[in-house]
Amino acid sequence: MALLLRLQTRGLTNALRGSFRSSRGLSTAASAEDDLVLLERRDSGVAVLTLNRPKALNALSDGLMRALAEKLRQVDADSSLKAAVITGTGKAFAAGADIKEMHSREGYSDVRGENMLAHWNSVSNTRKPIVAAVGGFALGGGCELAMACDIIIASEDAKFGQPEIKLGTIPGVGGTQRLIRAVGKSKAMEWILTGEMISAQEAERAGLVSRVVPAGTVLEEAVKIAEKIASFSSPVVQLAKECVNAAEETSLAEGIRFERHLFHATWGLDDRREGFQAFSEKRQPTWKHR
Ligand SMILES: C/C=C/C(=O)SCCNC(=O)CCNC(=O)[C@H](O)C(C)(C)COP(=O)(O)OP(=O)(O)OC[C@H]1O[C@@H](n2cnc3c(N)ncnc32)[C@H](O)[C@@H]1OP(=O)(O)O
Repeated sequence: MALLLRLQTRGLTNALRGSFRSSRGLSTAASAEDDLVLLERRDSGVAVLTLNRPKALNALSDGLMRALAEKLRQVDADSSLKAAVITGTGKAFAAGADIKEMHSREGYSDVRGENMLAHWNSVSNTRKPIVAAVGGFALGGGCELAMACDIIIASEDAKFGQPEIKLGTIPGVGGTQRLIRAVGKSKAMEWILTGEMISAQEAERAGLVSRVVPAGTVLEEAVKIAEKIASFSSPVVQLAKECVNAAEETSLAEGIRFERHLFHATWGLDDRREGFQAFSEKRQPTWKHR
């Protein structure tokens, strides 16, 4: 059974009512910023991180993104956790960065001075794999957050898009760079330059999402995938993630060299030895995660 560590008391029931999952477990007190992202630890080694501003369609305020960064830091540091799922609540995964908060900033020197949105990098800097469970709106920064994860599972009612053009700005946390890599230039251009919403089905056809699942099951399906990943050797999973991500930033020849180094590096792990040994002995491996 899953062990649930809930880092809040207030708002839990409301947050999860009408969301993509049911609640189980215990609660402890937490700060207001903790309330913005709920961390649930499961016995399977999967952490479920729930974005929790349903009234604002999970608009990704600075506070929420700082809370998410802190929770992801905890996931990376906790050896009992092997993978994470990020999900939304109610009608949205996330309807973008917080427009009202950003509107309060005045001028280039303000936003340049504070390096607005720089802390969003924490998602792509997380070493353990992250599955995005997207139901409802994933727009602007919400779509970018999903793309910063490693795998996107979409509910059939999910809607993706980069509508920043309608606000007189452009994507600012990876949208122009990750979308083209996911779906190619023509579609990325069309989606970014028109700002139109994309259905889950079209997103799957284009290669943005890995799988579309029936409404109401997206968290469950994403957790199943994360649990499958968590059942393998954690350091090996992390090496595989690092290699796949390197492909987006290197030439083929350099990428293959990098892969060969990390492949050789698995020979330094007990788990590589155990995996090969278990195969020879026709049994399931027992991973030590080292
Ligand atoms: C670098 C990154 C940049 C960005 O991400 S820029 C933002 C990109 N995102 C968008 O432009 C989407 C903005 N939101 C919408 O267009 C609409 O919402 C939806 C189509 C997603 C949904 O429409 P509906 O179902 O009619 O809901 P509702 O009444 O508009 O929203 C409910 C409450 O949520 C607040 N909200 C929605 N999105 C944001 C947001 N991105 N930032 C701040 N607040 C947001 C609204 O204002 C409202 O709140 P209240 O009830 O107090 O008026």
